[in-house]
Amino acid sequence: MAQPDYAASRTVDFDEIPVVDVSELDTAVGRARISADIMAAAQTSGFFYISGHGIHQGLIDRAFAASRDFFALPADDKATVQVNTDQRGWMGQGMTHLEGAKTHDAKEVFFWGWDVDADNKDVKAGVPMVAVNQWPDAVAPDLKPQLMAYYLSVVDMGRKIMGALATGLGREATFFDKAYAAPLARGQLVYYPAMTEDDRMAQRFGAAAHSDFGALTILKQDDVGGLQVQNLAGEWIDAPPLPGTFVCNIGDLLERWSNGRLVSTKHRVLNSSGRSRYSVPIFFDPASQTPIDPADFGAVDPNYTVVTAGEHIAGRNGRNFKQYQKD
Ligand SMILES: O=C(O)CCC(=O)C(=O)O
Ligand SMILES: [Fe+2]
Repeated sequence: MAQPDYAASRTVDFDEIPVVDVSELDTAVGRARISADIMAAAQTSGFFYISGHGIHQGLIDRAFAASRDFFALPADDKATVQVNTDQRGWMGQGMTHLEGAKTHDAKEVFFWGWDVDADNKDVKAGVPMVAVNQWPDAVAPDLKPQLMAYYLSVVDMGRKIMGALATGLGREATFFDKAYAAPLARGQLVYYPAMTEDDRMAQRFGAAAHSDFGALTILKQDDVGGLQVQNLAGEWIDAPPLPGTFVCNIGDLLERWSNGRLVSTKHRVLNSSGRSRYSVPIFFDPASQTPIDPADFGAVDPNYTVVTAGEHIAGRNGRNFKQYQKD
């Protein structure tokens, strides 16, 4: 199905979304160069690809296979882990209506996060967004082991990227370590069915235009394509899948934390390929009670006051997903 008029875009210029090779992030010299490259992107388009990340393709392939198997299950099976107001579990189509969008998104999602049990002190204390995962062990026993193996490697890499951003923002490379010891790091499996005629009539997107709520998004997309990013001129450009890379982008929480120095950019997904599309974003957010204090990075813009990470994200969830809304 051709791209409809309401979603016109053009192919990306690679100076707008650069590819940064992060293979030398463990050395001081490498980190200085990579930090400069990442900062240049984070302060302009807010988007960059990373290559040389060292995450094994096998881990990625197994996470995507587990995702396909899960979404292919009958709705009754998926509903055994129906999404709750801790934002854990399966959310069927029609439940995401992003702020400012004409209609709901076409996507289906499985949400999970940092894996804690019911005895965890933050769970017991009701700290925002810290919750027990809902794993569909009875109907998809492979999902938890495949996703957690993948997730923990992305978390490792995420910590290194945050180190590079810390030095770029004038702090020690270890600045974010405490906040990311047991991060929120929200994971999502996303399934975008092939666009239908109904979707086209409703001007529906797989995911309507939005900026991400958290700090840093680390996204793996399959080979289908459909991610579009709004550039500085306000045009929509395609961010196609590039083999061996992840797409990273700055979210609203880090824009706020950095006094707007790092930019959180609008993006959207349109799956006009005629095929199913799958992606796995990890929203790499700090621990819930982390104060997001713009004073950490210099002069304070009065637009940005101090909030905690968990409060900020919980607030955005409440405004964008049906499970939080009373009819
Ligand atoms: O699936 C994608 O390529 C992007 C997903 C996305 O933007 C999101 O879930 O916030
Ligand atoms: Fe997003």
